[in-house]
Amino acid sequence: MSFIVQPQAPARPNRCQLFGPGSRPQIFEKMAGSAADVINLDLEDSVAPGDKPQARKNIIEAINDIDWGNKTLSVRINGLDTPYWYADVVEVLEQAGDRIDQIMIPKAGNAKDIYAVDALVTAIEAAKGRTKPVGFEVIIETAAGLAHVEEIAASSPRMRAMSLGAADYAASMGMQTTGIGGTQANYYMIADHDGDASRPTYLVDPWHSVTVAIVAACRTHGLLPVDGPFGDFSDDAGYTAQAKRSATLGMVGKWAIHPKQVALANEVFTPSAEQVTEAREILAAMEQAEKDGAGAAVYKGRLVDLASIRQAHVIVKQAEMIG
Ligand SMILES: CCC(=O)SCCNC(=O)CCNC(=O)[C@H](O)C(C)(C)COP(=O)(O)OP(=O)(O)OC[C@H]1O[C@@H](n2cnc3c(N)ncnc32)[C@H](O)[C@@H]1OP(=O)(O)O
Ligand SMILES: O=CC(=O)O
Ligand SMILES: [Mg+2]
Repeated sequence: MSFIVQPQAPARPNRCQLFGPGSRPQIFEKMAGSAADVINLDLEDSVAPGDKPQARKNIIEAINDIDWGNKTLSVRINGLDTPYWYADVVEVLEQAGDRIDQIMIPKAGNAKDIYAVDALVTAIEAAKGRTKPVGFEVIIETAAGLAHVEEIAASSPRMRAMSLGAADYAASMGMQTTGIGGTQANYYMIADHDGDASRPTYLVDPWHSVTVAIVAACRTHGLLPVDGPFGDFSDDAGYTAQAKRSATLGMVGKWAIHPKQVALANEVFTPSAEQVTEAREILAAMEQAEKDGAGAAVYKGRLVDLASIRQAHVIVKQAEMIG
């Protein structure tokens, strides 16, 4: 471990973030009644430009009037390249009560973007006497966002979480796809030619490198790394496969853009009973090893050592937090 100890991410469940357009207030109660840990009321890309003013009003009313239980409640504002974002922040924070937990900043390109929103939010909080500081979550979904991912993660004490936005990321990077996340049929390897006419192909994960970059930036600065949308909500197996890859790489949750995806995310990002049992058994094996004066032990025929304790703690702590 470096002399600088890795900070802890916020200790809250973040397995699923359910999105809904701010222009569709009919679904807000359904969102509140869902099993999602986080709710994202959207003012950005799911809201047509002419609907933005009404969507702000809907969201303010919903924050004030709906019982959101113990969910984390977040509002996605418009990007800093639009004429909408400042009014999103001002109207929501001047008129909505303390129930709002976070603002989500899309298309974050560098630390200055976050600084600008922070300055505005700080001024409103002071002017209005808001006592609960609003947290930030950001979306990494542009080439600049990826290039500056670490400075964005370190940009403000308000930072809580960072998501991968596969749709805008693909567009910004010039990727040849209209799919939102998941398998991309043209991204594959082919077996070496060895005279075999039917050479097997292997699909590869085009989201791997940006996912790892986000996880590393988040873990370095104590934020929650989250996988973003999976557009084909009729493909449960595709969603689950994407979520499992993200969970394996260290992400803590995934967005749902349709209510049927909530249960899929919760299933993947809740450690299974088998995983928890195994983690506890590893901790017990290492406790015994310590008593025996050993740093390493054998568990089910494989090596476990002090690093295994840290790995097992990840799973046990996650399970305990979720309850
Ligand atoms: C891709 C880049 C991004 O930025 S993603 C984030 C921004 N996008 C969004 O917020 C879109 C969120 N999703 C939606 O607007 C809708 O789910 C879309 C995809 C349009 C589908 O809506 P719809 O055709 O009504 O679906 P459906 O008939 O299958 O609905 C079944 C029941 O579920 C409800 N529902 C729908 N969406 C939500 C939601 N987001 N949260 C909670 N409930 C939702 C519907 O009202 C319907 O309910 P009921 O069975 O009639 O009672
Ligand atoms: O905002 C999300 C995305 O995928 O773009
Ligand atoms: Mg986007």
